Amino acid sequence: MKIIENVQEMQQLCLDARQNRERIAFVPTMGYLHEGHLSLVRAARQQGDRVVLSIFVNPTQFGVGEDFDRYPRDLTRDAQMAEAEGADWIFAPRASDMYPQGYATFVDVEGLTETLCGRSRPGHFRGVTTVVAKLFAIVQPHVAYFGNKDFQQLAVIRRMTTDLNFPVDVRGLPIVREEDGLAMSSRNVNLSAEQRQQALSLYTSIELAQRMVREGETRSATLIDAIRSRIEQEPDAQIDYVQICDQDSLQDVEEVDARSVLLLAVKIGDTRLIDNHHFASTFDAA
Ligand SMILES: Nc1ncnc2c1ncn2[C@@H]1O[C@H](COP(=O)(O)OP(=O)(O)OP(=O)(O)O)[C@@H](O)[C@H]1O
Ligand SMILES: CC(C)(CO)[C@@H](O)C(=O)[O-]
Ligand code: BAL
Repeated sequence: MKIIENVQEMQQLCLDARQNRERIAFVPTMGYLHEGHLSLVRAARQQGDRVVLSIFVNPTQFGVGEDFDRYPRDLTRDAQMAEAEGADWIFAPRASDMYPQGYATFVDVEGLTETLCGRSRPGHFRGVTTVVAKLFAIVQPHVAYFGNKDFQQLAVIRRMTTDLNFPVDVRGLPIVREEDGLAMSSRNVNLSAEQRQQALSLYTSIELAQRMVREGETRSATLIDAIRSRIEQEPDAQIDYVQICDQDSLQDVEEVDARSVLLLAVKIGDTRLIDNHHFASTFDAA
Protein backbone atom coordinates (compact mmCIF):
# COMPACT_ATOMS: atom_id res chain seq x y z
CA MET A 1 0.00 0.00 0.00
CA LYS A 2 1.21 3.46 -0.88
CA ILE A 3 0.60 6.75 0.93
CA ILE A 4 0.38 9.71 -1.44
CA GLU A 5 0.51 13.26 -0.15
CA ASN A 6 0.98 15.10 -3.40
CA VAL A 7 -2.19 16.16 -5.23
CA GLN A 8 -0.71 15.98 -8.75
CA GLU A 9 0.86 12.57 -8.08
CA MET A 10 -2.47 11.19 -6.83
CA GLN A 11 -4.30 12.54 -9.87
CA GLN A 12 -1.70 11.12 -12.26
CA LEU A 13 -1.80 7.66 -10.63
CA CYS A 14 -5.59 7.67 -10.98
CA LEU A 15 -5.46 8.91 -14.59
CA ASP A 16 -3.05 6.06 -15.38
CA ALA A 17 -5.26 3.53 -13.58
CA ARG A 18 -8.26 4.65 -15.63
CA GLN A 19 -6.22 4.39 -18.82
CA ASN A 20 -5.40 0.81 -17.84
CA ARG A 21 -9.16 0.23 -17.54
CA GLU A 22 -8.93 -0.25 -13.79
CA ARG A 23 -12.10 0.43 -11.79
CA ILE A 24 -11.38 2.95 -9.03
CA ALA A 25 -13.34 2.55 -5.80
CA PHE A 26 -13.03 5.49 -3.42
CA VAL A 27 -13.63 5.96 0.32
CA PRO A 28 -13.34 9.57 1.51
CA THR A 29 -12.70 9.99 5.26
CA MET A 30 -11.23 12.32 7.84
CA GLY A 31 -9.21 9.44 9.32
CA TYR A 32 -8.87 7.96 12.79
CA LEU A 33 -10.40 4.87 11.30
CA HIS A 34 -12.92 2.57 12.94
CA GLU A 35 -15.12 -0.34 11.83
CA GLY A 36 -17.55 2.06 10.15
CA HIS A 37 -14.83 3.25 7.79
CA LEU A 38 -13.50 -0.28 7.33
CA SER A 39 -16.94 -1.51 6.24
CA LEU A 40 -16.69 1.04 3.42
CA VAL A 41 -13.17 -0.10 2.50
CA ARG A 42 -14.34 -3.73 2.37
CA ALA A 43 -17.21 -2.83 0.04
CA ALA A 44 -14.78 -0.85 -2.12
CA ARG A 45 -12.37 -3.81 -2.20
CA GLN A 46 -15.14 -6.02 -3.56
CA GLN A 47 -16.04 -3.58 -6.32
CA GLY A 48 -12.79 -1.99 -7.38
CA ASP A 49 -9.46 -2.88 -8.97
CA ARG A 50 -7.94 0.09 -7.13
CA VAL A 51 -9.14 1.06 -3.69
CA VAL A 52 -8.32 4.65 -2.75
CA LEU A 53 -8.93 5.89 0.80
CA SER A 54 -8.56 9.60 1.47
CA ILE A 55 -7.65 10.88 4.91
CA PHE A 56 -8.03 14.61 5.19
CA VAL A 57 -9.36 16.63 8.10
CA ASN A 58 -10.86 19.26 5.87
CA PRO A 59 -10.57 22.71 7.48
CA THR A 60 -13.26 24.34 5.32
CA GLN A 61 -16.05 22.21 6.82
CA PHE A 62 -15.28 23.27 10.41
CA GLY A 63 -16.71 26.51 11.77
CA VAL A 64 -15.00 28.90 14.16
CA GLY A 65 -14.97 27.36 17.65
CA GLU A 66 -15.62 23.83 16.35
CA ASP A 67 -13.33 20.88 17.02
CA PHE A 68 -10.88 21.04 14.07
CA ASP A 69 -7.87 21.14 16.40
CA ARG A 70 -9.26 18.43 18.69
CA TYR A 71 -10.22 16.09 15.84
CA PRO A 72 -8.32 12.80 16.41
CA ARG A 73 -5.49 12.04 13.97
CA ASP A 74 -3.11 9.05 13.64
CA LEU A 75 -1.91 8.33 10.12
CA THR A 76 0.40 5.46 11.15
CA ARG A 77 -2.43 3.58 12.85
CA ASP A 78 -4.83 4.37 9.97
CA ALA A 79 -2.35 3.12 7.37
CA GLN A 80 -1.98 -0.23 9.15
CA MET A 81 -5.75 -0.67 9.40
CA ALA A 82 -6.35 0.33 5.78
CA GLU A 83 -3.62 -1.98 4.51
CA ALA A 84 -5.06 -4.91 6.46
CA GLU A 85 -8.38 -4.35 4.62
CA GLY A 86 -6.68 -4.28 1.23
CA ALA A 87 -6.63 -0.55 0.41
CA ASP A 88 -4.16 0.23 -2.40
CA TRP A 89 -3.58 3.95 -2.00
CA ILE A 90 -4.08 6.33 0.89
CA PHE A 91 -4.41 9.93 -0.23
CA ALA A 92 -3.39 12.19 2.66
CA PRO A 93 -2.89 15.69 1.26
CA ARG A 94 -1.78 18.75 3.18
CA ALA A 95 -4.35 21.52 3.63
CA SER A 96 -1.97 24.00 2.02
CA ASP A 97 -1.92 21.86 -1.15
CA MET A 98 -5.70 21.41 -1.27
CA TYR A 99 -6.29 25.11 -0.62
CA PRO A 100 -3.18 26.96 -1.82
CA GLN A 101 -2.75 30.73 -1.68
CA GLY A 102 -5.39 32.32 -3.87
CA TYR A 103 -7.86 29.43 -3.68
CA ALA A 104 -11.31 30.87 -4.49
CA THR A 105 -13.74 28.18 -5.67
CA PHE A 106 -16.54 26.66 -3.57
CA VAL A 107 -19.44 24.33 -4.26
CA ASP A 108 -22.78 25.12 -2.64
CA VAL A 109 -25.79 22.82 -2.70
CA GLU A 110 -28.97 24.78 -1.94
CA GLY A 111 -32.08 23.57 -0.09
CA LEU A 112 -30.94 20.32 1.50
CA THR A 113 -28.18 22.14 3.37
CA GLU A 114 -30.47 24.65 5.05
CA THR A 115 -31.80 22.30 7.74
CA LEU A 116 -30.45 19.87 10.40
CA CYS A 117 -26.61 20.04 10.56
CA GLY A 118 -26.62 22.80 7.94
CA ARG A 119 -28.62 25.04 10.28
CA SER A 120 -26.43 24.43 13.32
CA ARG A 121 -23.13 24.37 11.42
CA PRO A 122 -23.35 27.26 8.94
CA GLY A 123 -20.91 26.75 6.05
CA HIS A 124 -20.28 23.10 6.97
CA PHE A 125 -21.80 21.56 3.85
CA ARG A 126 -20.18 24.15 1.60
CA GLY A 127 -16.87 22.82 2.93
CA VAL A 128 -17.94 19.20 2.50
CA THR A 129 -19.18 19.57 -1.08
CA THR A 130 -16.17 21.64 -2.05
CA VAL A 131 -13.69 19.07 -0.77
CA VAL A 132 -15.65 16.09 -2.14
CA ALA A 133 -15.84 17.77 -5.57
CA LYS A 134 -12.07 18.30 -5.44
CA LEU A 135 -11.47 14.71 -4.30
CA PHE A 136 -13.67 13.41 -7.13
CA ALA A 137 -11.64 15.48 -9.60
CA ILE A 138 -8.33 14.21 -8.20
CA VAL A 139 -9.22 10.54 -7.67
CA GLN A 140 -11.72 10.22 -10.56
CA PRO A 141 -13.49 7.27 -8.95
CA HIS A 142 -15.99 5.04 -10.73
CA VAL A 143 -17.69 4.38 -7.40
CA ALA A 144 -17.52 6.17 -4.02
CA TYR A 145 -18.70 4.88 -0.64
CA PHE A 146 -20.24 6.89 2.19
CA GLY A 147 -21.89 5.94 5.48
CA ASN A 148 -25.60 6.37 6.18
CA LYS A 149 -24.56 7.69 9.59
CA ASP A 150 -24.05 11.06 7.91
CA PHE A 151 -27.49 10.84 6.32
CA GLN A 152 -27.78 14.49 5.34
CA GLN A 153 -24.21 14.56 4.02
CA LEU A 154 -24.98 11.63 1.75
CA ALA A 155 -28.15 13.32 0.43
CA VAL A 156 -26.19 16.51 -0.25
CA ILE A 157 -23.36 14.64 -2.00
CA ARG A 158 -25.85 12.72 -4.17
CA ARG A 159 -27.49 16.04 -5.15
CA MET A 160 -24.11 17.56 -6.03
CA THR A 161 -23.04 14.49 -8.00
CA THR A 162 -26.24 14.60 -10.07
CA ASP A 163 -26.26 18.36 -10.51
CA LEU A 164 -22.61 18.63 -11.55
CA ASN A 165 -22.73 15.47 -13.71
CA PHE A 166 -19.88 13.72 -11.92
CA PRO A 167 -19.63 10.24 -13.48
CA VAL A 168 -19.45 8.64 -10.03
CA ASP A 169 -21.71 5.95 -8.62
CA VAL A 170 -22.36 7.18 -5.04
CA ARG A 171 -23.25 4.39 -2.62
CA GLY A 172 -24.43 4.59 0.99
CA LEU A 173 -23.79 1.80 3.50
CA PRO A 174 -25.44 0.97 6.85
CA ILE A 175 -24.42 2.50 10.19
CA VAL A 176 -21.91 0.35 12.06
CA ARG A 177 -22.52 0.35 15.82
CA GLU A 178 -20.63 -0.66 18.95
CA GLU A 179 -21.98 -3.76 20.66
CA ASP A 180 -24.22 -1.68 22.93
CA GLY A 181 -25.60 0.32 19.99
CA LEU A 182 -23.55 3.54 20.02
CA ALA A 183 -22.85 4.57 16.42
CA MET A 184 -19.14 4.37 15.72
CA SER A 185 -17.53 7.76 15.30
CA SER A 186 -13.97 9.01 15.38
CA ARG A 187 -15.15 11.59 17.90
CA ASN A 188 -16.14 8.86 20.43
CA VAL A 189 -12.53 8.82 21.69
CA ASN A 190 -13.05 12.34 23.02
CA LEU A 191 -15.75 11.08 25.45
CA SER A 192 -14.87 10.36 29.08
CA ALA A 193 -16.06 6.98 30.45
CA GLU A 194 -19.01 8.72 32.08
CA GLN A 195 -19.89 10.59 28.87
CA ARG A 196 -19.55 7.38 26.85
CA GLN A 197 -22.42 5.96 28.96
CA GLN A 198 -24.49 9.08 28.45
CA ALA A 199 -23.84 8.98 24.69
CA LEU A 200 -25.78 5.73 24.54
CA SER A 201 -28.95 7.79 25.03
CA LEU A 202 -28.91 8.59 21.29
CA TYR A 203 -29.35 4.92 20.50
CA THR A 204 -31.71 4.07 23.37
CA SER A 205 -33.95 6.94 22.29
CA ILE A 206 -33.95 5.57 18.73
CA GLU A 207 -34.99 2.21 20.15
CA LEU A 208 -37.71 3.91 22.16
CA ALA A 209 -39.05 5.63 19.02
CA GLN A 210 -39.02 2.33 17.13
CA ARG A 211 -40.99 0.65 19.91
CA MET A 212 -43.55 3.45 19.96
CA VAL A 213 -43.99 3.27 16.18
CA ARG A 214 -44.41 -0.50 16.32
CA GLU A 215 -47.10 0.01 18.94
CA GLY A 216 -48.95 2.37 16.59
CA GLU A 217 -47.72 5.88 17.44
CA THR A 218 -47.02 7.80 14.23
CA ARG A 219 -47.25 11.45 15.35
CA SER A 220 -43.79 13.00 14.97
CA ALA A 221 -44.38 15.54 17.75
CA THR A 222 -45.17 12.79 20.28
CA LEU A 223 -42.16 10.73 19.24
CA ILE A 224 -39.86 13.73 19.37
CA ASP A 225 -41.10 14.69 22.85
CA ALA A 226 -40.37 11.17 24.11
CA ILE A 227 -36.90 11.17 22.55
CA ARG A 228 -36.03 14.58 23.96
CA SER A 229 -37.17 13.53 27.46
CA ARG A 230 -35.03 10.40 27.27
CA ILE A 231 -31.90 12.31 26.20
CA GLU A 232 -32.48 15.16 28.64
CA GLN A 233 -32.10 12.68 31.52
CA GLU A 234 -28.35 12.75 30.83
CA PRO A 235 -26.60 15.55 32.74
CA ASP A 236 -24.00 16.35 30.04
CA ALA A 237 -26.36 16.07 27.06
CA GLN A 238 -27.33 19.15 25.12
CA ILE A 239 -29.71 18.51 22.22
CA ASP A 240 -28.90 20.29 18.98
CA TYR A 241 -31.83 18.82 17.07
CA VAL A 242 -34.25 15.90 17.04
CA GLN A 243 -36.21 15.86 13.79
CA ILE A 244 -38.25 13.42 11.75
CA CYS A 245 -37.89 14.17 8.06
CA ASP A 246 -38.77 12.91 4.63
CA GLN A 247 -35.89 10.78 3.30
CA ASP A 248 -35.52 12.82 0.10
CA SER A 249 -36.52 16.40 0.84
CA LEU A 250 -35.27 16.36 4.48
CA GLN A 251 -38.30 18.46 5.37
CA ASP A 252 -40.05 17.75 8.68
CA VAL A 253 -43.02 15.40 8.48
CA GLU A 254 -45.98 15.41 10.88
CA GLU A 255 -46.73 11.69 10.54
CA VAL A 256 -44.12 8.94 10.36
CA ASP A 257 -44.25 6.50 7.45
CA ALA A 258 -41.80 4.19 5.67
CA ARG A 259 -40.13 7.19 3.95
CA SER A 260 -39.36 8.95 7.25
CA VAL A 261 -36.00 9.28 8.94
CA LEU A 262 -35.33 10.24 12.53
CA LEU A 263 -32.22 12.42 12.79
CA LEU A 264 -30.44 13.42 15.99
CA ALA A 265 -27.53 15.66 16.87
CA VAL A 266 -26.57 15.88 20.53
CA LYS A 267 -23.59 17.35 22.30
CA ILE A 268 -22.30 15.22 25.14
CA GLY A 269 -20.01 17.63 26.97
CA ASP A 270 -17.92 19.15 24.17
CA THR A 271 -18.40 16.24 21.77
CA ARG A 272 -21.09 16.58 19.11
CA LEU A 273 -22.55 13.24 18.01
CA ILE A 274 -25.07 12.41 15.29
CA ASP A 275 -27.21 9.35 14.67
CA ASN A 276 -30.30 8.44 12.69
CA HIS A 277 -32.84 5.77 11.99
CA HIS A 278 -34.80 5.12 8.81
CA PHE A 279 -38.30 3.96 9.71
CA ALA A 280 -38.65 1.73 6.61
CA SER A 281 -37.10 -1.11 8.61
CA THR A 282 -39.46 -0.48 11.55
CA PHE A 283 -42.52 -0.76 9.28
CA ASP A 284 -41.03 -3.83 7.52
CA ALA A 285 -40.59 -5.57 10.87
CA ALA A 286 -44.12 -4.71 12.06
N1 LIG B 1 -20.54 4.23 12.29
C1 LIG B 1 -20.43 4.38 10.98
N2 LIG B 1 -20.99 3.48 10.16
C2 LIG B 1 -20.90 3.61 8.82
N3 LIG B 1 -20.24 4.61 8.21
C3 LIG B 1 -19.66 5.52 8.98
C4 LIG B 1 -19.72 5.45 10.40
N4 LIG B 1 -19.04 6.51 10.91
C5 LIG B 1 -18.59 7.21 9.86
N5 LIG B 1 -18.95 6.62 8.70
C6 LIG B 1 -18.71 7.11 7.36
O1 LIG B 1 -17.32 7.21 7.11
C7 LIG B 1 -17.08 8.29 6.23
C8 LIG B 1 -16.02 9.17 6.83
O2 LIG B 1 -16.54 9.75 8.00
P1 LIG B 1 -15.65 10.51 9.06
O3 LIG B 1 -14.23 10.34 8.73
O4 LIG B 1 -16.20 11.87 9.29
O5 LIG B 1 -15.87 9.63 10.35
P2 LIG B 1 -16.79 9.80 11.54
O6 LIG B 1 -16.50 8.70 12.48
O7 LIG B 1 -18.19 10.03 11.02
O8 LIG B 1 -16.33 11.08 12.21
P3 LIG B 1 -17.21 11.97 13.08
O9 LIG B 1 -18.41 11.17 13.54
O10 LIG B 1 -16.32 12.28 14.17
O11 LIG B 1 -17.59 13.08 12.15
C9 LIG B 1 -18.40 9.03 6.03
O12 LIG B 1 -18.97 8.61 4.81
C10 LIG B 1 -19.21 8.53 7.20
O13 LIG B 1 -20.60 8.55 6.97
C1 LIG C 1 -16.97 13.31 3.28
C2 LIG C 1 -15.83 13.89 4.11
C3 LIG C 1 -14.61 12.99 4.00
C4 LIG C 1 -15.46 15.26 3.52
O1 LIG C 1 -14.44 15.84 4.24
C5 LIG C 1 -16.25 14.08 5.58
O2 LIG C 1 -17.28 14.99 5.72
C6 LIG C 1 -16.55 12.79 6.29
O3 LIG C 1 -15.58 12.16 6.69
O4 LIG C 1 -17.73 12.42 6.43
N1 BAL D 1 -18.60 13.09 9.17
C1 BAL D 1 -18.86 14.51 9.14
C2 BAL D 1 -17.63 15.27 9.27
C3 BAL D 1 -17.73 16.41 10.22
O1 BAL D 1 -18.36 16.28 11.27
O2 BAL D 1 -17.18 17.48 9.94
